[in-house]
Amino acid sequence: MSRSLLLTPGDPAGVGPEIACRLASVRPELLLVADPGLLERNLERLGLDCKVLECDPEDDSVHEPGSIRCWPVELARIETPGRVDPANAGYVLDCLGRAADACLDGRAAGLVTGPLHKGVINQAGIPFSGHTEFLAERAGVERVVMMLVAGRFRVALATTHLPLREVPDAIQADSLRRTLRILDHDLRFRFAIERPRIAVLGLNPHAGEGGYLGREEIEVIEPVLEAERQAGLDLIGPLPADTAMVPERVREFDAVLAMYHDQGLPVLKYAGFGQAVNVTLGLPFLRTSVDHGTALDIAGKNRADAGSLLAAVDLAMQLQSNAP
Ligand SMILES: NC(=O)C1=CN([C@@H]2O[C@H](COP(=O)(O)OP(=O)(O)OC[C@H]3O[C@@H](n4cnc5c(N)ncnc54)[C@H](O)[C@@H]3O)[C@@H](O)[C@H]2O)C=CC1
Ligand SMILES: NCC(=O)COP(=O)(O)O
Repeated sequence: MSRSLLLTPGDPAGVGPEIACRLASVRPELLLVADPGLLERNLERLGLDCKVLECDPEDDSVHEPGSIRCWPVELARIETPGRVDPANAGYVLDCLGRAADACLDGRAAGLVTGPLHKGVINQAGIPFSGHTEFLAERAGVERVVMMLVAGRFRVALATTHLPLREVPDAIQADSLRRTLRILDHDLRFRFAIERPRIAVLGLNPHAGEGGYLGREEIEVIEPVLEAERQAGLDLIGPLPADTAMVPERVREFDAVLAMYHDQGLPVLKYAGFGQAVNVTLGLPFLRTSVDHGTALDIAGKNRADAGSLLAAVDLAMQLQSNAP
């Protein structure tokens, strides 16, 4: 049997465990990193007649029909669907940390993550911004890039989970240059795009309107784009963000680089919510994730759509087969 694709279901009170169970029951390549009892309770709620088989990434036992495979990690407290509990924050990060380590040392083929709740982890006293930042730190990588993918529409971010007030100061020449290099590299070598055409958005309305609505485009973004074009990257911009992603135009690009989270992601999610995938570029291993959060309002009600998780698993398999 080939190395497993690990799946961390995320917060035990969210929709992650139920969509993970639904998918793992039909996708034998998945090894869930989770509490076995949590999975059994979800299988029962879903009415799925499926056993939970405990194993670890080194275990090459063949998947048994009618079962899901679980690398066990113990919950601190039994979950209540829809109600996040700070007592389980350590469990969520333990699942993620173990999975990342198994990818880093080659025991696993890659990682697909379900949704966790950033707020409750901080509430537990653990500073936490997101999977992206956590995995970068665990891997010892200074810079990674978050990119969401909906079919051929791809939106990457120059900054990730930052208060809006801090965004302009975070857009510096060196970080922007490194973001562009990672994006270009991973589009070529993970996504097999020969010469990626990347549209870069401005930060200010109308990309600064020639300096009358902000100077970041003139002082930071344009000089970086010019230097990177000289280095061989195919870059367009800085473009006004309000018109760069209209459907006819966005088809010309292999990816759009937005300057901040809520500049790029609402457009991508409007186009593909429920089917889109979050990919971390620049990591030494493959990581994809769902496009949605914990959806506490519908957790435990068997109403969650597993479309984005399925797309995340499929994309991980595709990227794995593209690897040189
Ligand atoms: N990959 C991850 O770990 C992500 C985690 N989050 C976290 O999730 C928490 C809640 O975030 P929200 O902004 O409320 O977004 P959310 O995505 O959890 O919910 C927004 C709306 O979409 C619906 N929805 C979400 N996923 C669905 C699914 N699979 N099927 C059907 N309907 C679905 C929800 O019911 C809700 O009405 C936050 O703590 C946030 O940080 C948010 C995005 C990604
Ligand atoms: N909006 C995307 C998001 O919040 C997911 O972030 P991450 O947990 O994958 O870093």
